[in-house]
Amino acid sequence: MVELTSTHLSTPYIFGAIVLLYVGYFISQRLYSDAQIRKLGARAPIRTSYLPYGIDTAYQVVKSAMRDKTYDMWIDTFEKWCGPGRYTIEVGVGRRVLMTAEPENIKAILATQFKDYGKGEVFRQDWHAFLGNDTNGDADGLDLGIFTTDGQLWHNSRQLIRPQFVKDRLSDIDIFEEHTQILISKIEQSPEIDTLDMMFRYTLDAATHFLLGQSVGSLEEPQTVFADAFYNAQRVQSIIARVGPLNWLVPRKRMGFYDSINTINDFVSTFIDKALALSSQELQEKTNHDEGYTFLHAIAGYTRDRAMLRDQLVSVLLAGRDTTACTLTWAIYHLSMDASITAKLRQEIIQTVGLDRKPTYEHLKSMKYLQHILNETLRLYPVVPYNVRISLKDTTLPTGGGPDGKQPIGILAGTPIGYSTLIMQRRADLYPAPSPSFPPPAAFAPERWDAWTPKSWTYVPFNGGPRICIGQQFALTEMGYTLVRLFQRFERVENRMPRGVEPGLHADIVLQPAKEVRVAFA
Ligand code: HEM
Repeated sequence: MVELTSTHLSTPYIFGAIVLLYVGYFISQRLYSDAQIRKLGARAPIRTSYLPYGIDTAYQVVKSAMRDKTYDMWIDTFEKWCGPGRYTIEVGVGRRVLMTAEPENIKAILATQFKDYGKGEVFRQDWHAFLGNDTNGDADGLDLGIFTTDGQLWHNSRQLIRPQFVKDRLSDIDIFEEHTQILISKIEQSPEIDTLDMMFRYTLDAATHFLLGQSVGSLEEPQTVFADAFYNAQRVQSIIARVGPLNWLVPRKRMGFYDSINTINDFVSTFIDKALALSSQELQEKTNHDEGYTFLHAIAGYTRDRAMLRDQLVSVLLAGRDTTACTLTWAIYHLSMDASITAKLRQEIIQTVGLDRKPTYEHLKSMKYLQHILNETLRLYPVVPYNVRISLKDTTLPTGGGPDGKQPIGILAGTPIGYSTLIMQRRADLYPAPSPSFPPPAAFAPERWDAWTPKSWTYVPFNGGPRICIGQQFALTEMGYTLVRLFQRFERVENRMPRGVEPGLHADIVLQPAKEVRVAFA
């Protein structure tokens, strides 16, 4: 009896039993969740993984990202695993994840089923150190910024910030004017520029001026402590966001992440302290006067919670800075590639506002060709190219499932749904057939907007639904103003990239050129 027991409990047996139990548990869990999904709806095509936990799929995703080939990778994946015309797929990387570039599904996630989907806990944790700093010391772990929150907390942020973006403020134009003049003088001094670098500095200066009332001056003084810290925090944050569940491996401390965040906090705190030293009445007076208006003073009039103020300021800075810098860079790249577009834009500028006067809001709104250039840029380069939402409950996606790809897809609570406006907005099947008045969708052609309006939900660079970009009008004004001022001063912009080299698509958090866009203004 003693002998028997010891044989049965020897290490290999115990190990074998554990493996069997694990495999049995894994299979039964899988069958159970498959059954639950089927109760809700159909399945989308599945990209098979041949290694456990989808290691081969994850490897392909990371490899493509490192080579700036994410877009090509997804196009190949849809084609290989879904067949023609289908743009929703399931990929397993340890769990079920979906990716979609289907307008109906994007509309559901962002608008019609808004309450079923959110940013989710993982996203919040990944971004917590940067955007949810809890500096009020209550250590409740709550993020307060608009970017990472869901539900009531998000709603509170949106309510707080929204009024600051509804008005066409003359003070915004003054800020753009001040910084475009510095930009122009920098360009005048440079025979050739790295466009993205210049635009990053310009939009950081304008954004800090708008938010805090004082610019960090990075155009004039390239090595500013704040600009470097902000750059580094974003760099590490984008690695954290990209490696997903493995992000605990990112050596945040060694990469200076926390130091950078402390620098950002110290900098922002100085301004918050000054704002909080003012009485409610003084804040009100500052906010009522258009001149000298700052975003910080306006929101400090509603809340004196330091953590809330800090999180909103950093969130809006993050949301508003790279987005406009990248879009301006893509637009300037295309203007440098086609002198006829620049000439036509300049003609419109001359007719509407002349070569010297500062453009007003009315001028900018009446300049159709300028708007078409920005629309066309955001069509080919929607600046948030890949995004993700988590299902907050058991639900569905309206289309992409079943053999015909038209059935609703069953989605269990906690499933990440990736969606790509970049892939969707480049889908030729969503456009009219090319004709003399409608150039092929892959071409950069602002004229296509003369007599064409995209079908609903096929063009959403600012997203849509309740969480639509709150800074959309501000961004369009800033970018329009910048282009008008640049092309009042300069007649043309020449491309100085090596012949035949294309910028490539580098998809970090925002979509930026993978190569330097070198140009010369003349
Ligand atoms: C070309 C310019 C811009 C584009 C294409 C753009 C696009 C977007 C997109 C796609 C989102 C949704 C992100 C998500 O929910 O996951 C978003 C959100 C947001 N954007 Fe923009 N954005 C631009 C410029 C700006 C500017 C200049 C500001 C502020 C000054 C700004 C402030 C925000 C804020 C605060 C949110 C969060 C809104 C919320 O969650 O309710 N954006 N933007």
